[in-house]
Amino acid sequence: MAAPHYFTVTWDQLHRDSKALAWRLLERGPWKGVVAITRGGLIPAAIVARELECRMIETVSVITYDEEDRGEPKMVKAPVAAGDGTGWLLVDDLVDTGTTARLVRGVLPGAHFATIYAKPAGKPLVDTFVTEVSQDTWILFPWDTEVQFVAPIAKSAPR
Ligand SMILES: O=P(O)(O)OC[C@H]1O[C@H](OP(=O)(O)OP(=O)(O)O)[C@H](O)[C@@H]1O
Ligand SMILES: Nc1nc2[nH]cnc2c(=O)[nH]1
Ligand SMILES: [Mg+2]
Repeated sequence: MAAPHYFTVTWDQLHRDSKALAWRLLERGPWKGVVAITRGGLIPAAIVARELECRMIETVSVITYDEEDRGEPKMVKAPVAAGDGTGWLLVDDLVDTGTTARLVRGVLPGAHFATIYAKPAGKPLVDTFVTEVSQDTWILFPWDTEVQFVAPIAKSAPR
């Protein structure tokens, strides 16, 4: 089912919000490294790692959604280098229902979990985030969208 609201995030906005996350995480460090939850966490993790000067990057791959349809979460690649996560930053683009977060926290219970965006249902699972959006909002990331022509209001509005 489609969400009734969309929140479109541009590359500029994502960069600003990822840097805002890095500022919040700076005082909580130092960090042994960053674990990105792929794929959505990859670009936020890269920006945070650059700002915090972390060179150790690990990944955990989880598939939970097919476009806007949620399924059973599947961990298709486990983290190798991060132990139980103690001293590591775990980064994802967002937490929605918290399904992905619960699964990953199960294998990295010691990690500090950080996301750029958080919806109310998943918020209790996140240690640090930047912006909260309502549960019925679907966030559109720049890698999922492109700029395109839209018809003038006068042509598209009902009369
Ligand atoms: O809190 P939840 O309800 O679990 O939703 C959040 C997760 O959903 C999206 O990942 P998705 O499964 O779409 O995979 P992707 O990151 O590869 O796009 C998003 O990147 C989060 O990882
Ligand atoms: N792109 C995107 N993926 C999601 N996965 C779970 N919730 C969302 C969302 O709001 N936007
Ligand atoms: Mg994801």
